[in-house]
Amino acid sequence: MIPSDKGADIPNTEDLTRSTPSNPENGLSQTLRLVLQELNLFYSRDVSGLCLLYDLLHSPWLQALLKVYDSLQEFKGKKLLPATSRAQALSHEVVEVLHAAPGSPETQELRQILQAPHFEALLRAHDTVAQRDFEPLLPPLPDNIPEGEEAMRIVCLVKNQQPLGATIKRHEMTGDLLVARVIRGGLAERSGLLYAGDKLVEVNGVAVEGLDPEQVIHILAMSRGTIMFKVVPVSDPPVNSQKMVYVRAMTEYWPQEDPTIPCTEAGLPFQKGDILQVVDQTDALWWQARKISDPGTCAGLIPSSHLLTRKRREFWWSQPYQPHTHLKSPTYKEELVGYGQKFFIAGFRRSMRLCRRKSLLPALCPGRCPRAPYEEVVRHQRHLSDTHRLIVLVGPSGVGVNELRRQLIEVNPDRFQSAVPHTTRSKKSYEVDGREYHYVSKEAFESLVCSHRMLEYGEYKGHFYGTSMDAVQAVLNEGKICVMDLEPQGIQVARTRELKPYVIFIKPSNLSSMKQSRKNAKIITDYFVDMKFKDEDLQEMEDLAQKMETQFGQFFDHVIVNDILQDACAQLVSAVQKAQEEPQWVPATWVSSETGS
Ligand SMILES: Nc1ncnc2c1ncn2[C@@H]1O[C@H](COP(=O)(O)OP(=O)(O)OP(=O)(O)O)[C@@H](O)[C@H]1O
Repeated sequence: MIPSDKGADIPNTEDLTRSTPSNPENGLSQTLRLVLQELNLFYSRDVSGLCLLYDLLHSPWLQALLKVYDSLQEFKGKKLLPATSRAQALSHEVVEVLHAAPGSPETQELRQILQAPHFEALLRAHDTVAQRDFEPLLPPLPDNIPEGEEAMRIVCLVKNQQPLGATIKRHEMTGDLLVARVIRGGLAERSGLLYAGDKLVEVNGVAVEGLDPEQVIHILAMSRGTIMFKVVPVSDPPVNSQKMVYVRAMTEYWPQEDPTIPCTEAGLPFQKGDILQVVDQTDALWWQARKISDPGTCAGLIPSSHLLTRKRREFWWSQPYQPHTHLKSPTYKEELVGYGQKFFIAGFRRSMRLCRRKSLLPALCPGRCPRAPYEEVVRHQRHLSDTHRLIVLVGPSGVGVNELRRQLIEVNPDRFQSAVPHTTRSKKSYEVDGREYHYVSKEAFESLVCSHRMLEYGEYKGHFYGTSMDAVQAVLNEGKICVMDLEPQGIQVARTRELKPYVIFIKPSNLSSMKQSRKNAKIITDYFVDMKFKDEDLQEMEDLAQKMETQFGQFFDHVIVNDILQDACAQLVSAVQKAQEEPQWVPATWVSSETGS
């Protein structure tokens, strides 16, 4: 042992070897202190190579880490015992006393804390654990189990708030009542004692032979506390070895409206855009899934991809033909030049916006043949070295898509940028190629369209206008975030693994708020300059927003209600940041090793 030159109290080696986890001062941090003191001597004598070690051992983070380690060591050996098993009752007594006590701010605060529902729940949970009062006790097994019935299984389940999670059916040939399916996450599945195919013999002591499934369900519904099944186990219990899959619902589904579902109560309703965790695909027709927004719940039945595709096709063919509906009447107005802004922003030309409304892409057409009902998705976090995700803003005309886009770019023009559109019209004297537009020939434009390089395009006053994928990619390649607005029917074209668009739907608020907030706002129309919003414009905006949500809601990653402009803008900034920096659900094909979109 090297003596300390600072005269610090150093315990002898024996003390060190006697360090116990129950005394953190005698643990690793103490050892470290001693090492440091010894190193100090070498350090002051400039012994080579020790400086590094000295600095390392001196670093506050290492010391903090070791303190944590010591504390954990101390707790490891301890058996924690509750100080009381009636904490909740004690808390009530304290509240009573506080009621009688003079009302200082401190007593008032303490009373509020003790009476807060979450605090009460915490104490209740504490007492339950302290009293080891975990489960209701199961009744003993009946003594009168007949001999020779070793193939029978008796299953006792304690009924709670959760569904039993099993469906039953009659076997078509034998007439036996069988467990048809066991729903994942339900009581039956968690017991591990009931399997699809088990033959029901008795329920709560009642023989089920000759009963209808409905009568059995009635017995189950009426029973309180525990339910006892006597079953003949299926010889080969099914094993679910499939991997968990996540899908985005591209359509909606309402079990109550589906007469073909095997059990309506077990159905899982979902809406477009919901992310579903598919937990069981053993049945080719009916899968089991739960919504990721309700992770702890029992799964429900959903039609398999194949079945839902078939149902949607049948429904589609049964509908009368619906012609395409355009968003606005195709009247023309002179083009305004986008000067008068504080700085130049591409992609905000009136001509571009007006031609977009008469886009050559398929217009809103409720009668289009349905695509795959589910899209497999994965949770994806953009890597820092990847290009940013394209930000797409969608919304009914006049809702404020361009206003928000402009404001976002103004917040940080070095970070956010629009793509420069293409046009076939000739360049004006004050314009610069590649700034306002990329000026191209009609043939070049058509070639971009034919090679599917145009995200959107349209015609205005005999000229083509459009935004190409390459123009967007150019912004992204500069390390910037490209922000563009699209008509909703263009979203699918933009959904590629290269652009990984994050789609934000800008939605109008209710009519009365809109009337108030849009009092001084100006609408861009084909026929008047700076026209104010009329009531029918606002109504039309609301109707169109609803249609867009119904038809394209599955593609919206985020929705912003544009009521107070500043709030909507702040929400937009935060949504864009999250899109780039936090994990998001994206189509699995965007991140798989295969190529394609
Ligand atoms: N939250 C808001 N409060 C008040 N005025 C708003 C708000 N949002 C947008 N505006 C105004 O409403 C008008 C229309 O907005 P904007 O031009 O952005 O609509 P748009 O959705 O891009 O539709 P279009 O492309 O048809 O013009 C503009 O005058 C804009 O300043």
